[in-house]
This record gives sequence, structure tokens and C-alpha cells, in this order.
Amino acid sequence: MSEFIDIKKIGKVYERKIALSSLSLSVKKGEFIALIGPSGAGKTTLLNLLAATLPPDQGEITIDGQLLAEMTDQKKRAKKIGIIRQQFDLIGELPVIHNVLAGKLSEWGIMKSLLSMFFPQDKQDAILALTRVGLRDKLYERTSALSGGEQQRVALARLLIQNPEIVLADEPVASLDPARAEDILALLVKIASEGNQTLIASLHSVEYAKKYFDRLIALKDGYLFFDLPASSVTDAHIASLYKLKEQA
Ligand SMILES: Nc1ncnc2c1ncn2[C@@H]1O[C@H](COP(=O)(O)OP(=O)(O)OP(=O)(O)O)[C@@H](O)[C@H]1O
Repeated sequence: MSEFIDIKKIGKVYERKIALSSLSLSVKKGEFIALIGPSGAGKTTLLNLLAATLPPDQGEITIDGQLLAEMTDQKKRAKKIGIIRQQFDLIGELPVIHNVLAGKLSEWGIMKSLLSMFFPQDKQDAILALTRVGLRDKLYERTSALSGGEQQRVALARLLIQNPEIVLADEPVASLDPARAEDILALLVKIASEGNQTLIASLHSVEYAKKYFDRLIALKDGYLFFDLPASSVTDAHIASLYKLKEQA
């Protein structure tokens, strides 16, 4: 495995709050990384910087040898990086098929995108993706009529359609009950592993992080707290990561 993502001394400040402070990391192609750490540690900020939806105040990110800040071609960037969020980012009023095909929007020209609103284009691809996530029969259902777990599956089907090299997931299972959360996480990991993708996901569950990921990166107050293979993370590491200040 070669260095694929290189994060060099990135920093991000919101008003007066330091969200990330001089963070450096590198990621190899195909790694499965869980970002853990207490609320406000900077996990979402890091994922948004990697998705290029937020610019860093300091430092730079290189992906596959190219500066992320210079990857301005939407279409090329969407083939490199995709993000799935806790809120799923789906349009509830639209049928499932349209939300799945949204994974193609950066690839399609404006005419094809508009046409697809009325006559879904590349329908076969959407059917295949929905079949893989177990929702073949929901193709034309209104998305908001689906349960939270099913909606997260729709978001996974959209990701399958986009098929980026790097999958970022921001607390992908936080809003689901434990059984559905594990189900979705296992599916996300399966999809990423079958697609030889690099996966970086923020998670509140340390148990799932250790079970499904190779490497755990812990952030605390915008700093790197530890970066270890999942099998080396001990209860003592976790206790000190989540320890409240007054207990220090
Ligand atoms: N848009 C914003 N404006 C001001 N401060 C922000 C903004 N977004 C995040 N922050 C602050 O930056 C810090 C890092 O936030 P971030 O959302 O990255 O943490 P997180 O680790 O993802 O937290 P959580 O686990 O609660 O989602 C927090 O203190 C947060 O309050």
C-alpha cells in the first residue's frame, strides 16, 4: 500500500474556537480508518476538510499526489471523494430512485440531469445499487416514507452509484438503534471493501470502531490524541480519551 492521502499541518479556526490544530496524518490506499473522540474533538471538521467542503486555514491536503485545493473539477473530485452524512442528505419528497441517481449528477451534464428528473436515466444502475442494499422493491417509493435505516441504505446506494475511491462517512449510524446501526455499518464496510475503497468514518461507538476498522485515529480538542492499529487500542487509551477535564 502506498501513501494516498497526506494531511500536512492542517488547522481550522471557527471565530475564536480552534477546531483543528496543526494536524498531520497520512493514509494508505485501502485503509479503513475510524475517527473517534469526544464531542467537539474536530472529527466532522476533518471530514469536511477532506471532502473539500471546507477550506483549511493552515496546511494542505494531498490526495494521490494532487493538492486537494487544486482539485476544482467537480466531476474528477466526485470520482475521488464521496461523503455520507448522518442526516443522509436525501430529498425526502422525491422517489428513492432520484436520490440514488443523484450519485451520478456530477458525472452527467445539465441536460441529462434535468431529463432524469422526469425520466430516470441509467435506471438499471439504480436498480442494481438498490438490490445490493436490499431495497429493490422501494425504487419508486417516496424517500421520506422510508425508515431511518432504509434511508441510510438509500444513501449507501447513492454512494455505490458515485463509486468514489475515498469514502468519508460522518457518524453514519448515529441516528439508528443499535441493531440497525451495526447492520448499516457492516454494509458500509462490505461495500467499501468490495469496491477496494479507502474508508474514513467518524464514530461514537468505540466497540464498532474496533470491530470494523483497521486503524483508530483519536482526536481530542482539535489535536491528535492517538493513532493506533485497532488491535492495539486498550481500555486505558479509551478511558483517557473520553475522560472529562475535571477528572484529569
Ligand atoms: N460552523 C461552526 N462555527 C463555530 N464553531 C464550530 C462550527 N463547526 C464546529 N465548530 C466547533 O469546532 C469544534 C469541532 O467541531 P466538530 O463538529 O468538528 O467536532 P466533532 O468531533 O465532529 O463533534 P461531534 O462528535 O459532536 O459531532 C467544536 O468545538 C465546535 O463547537
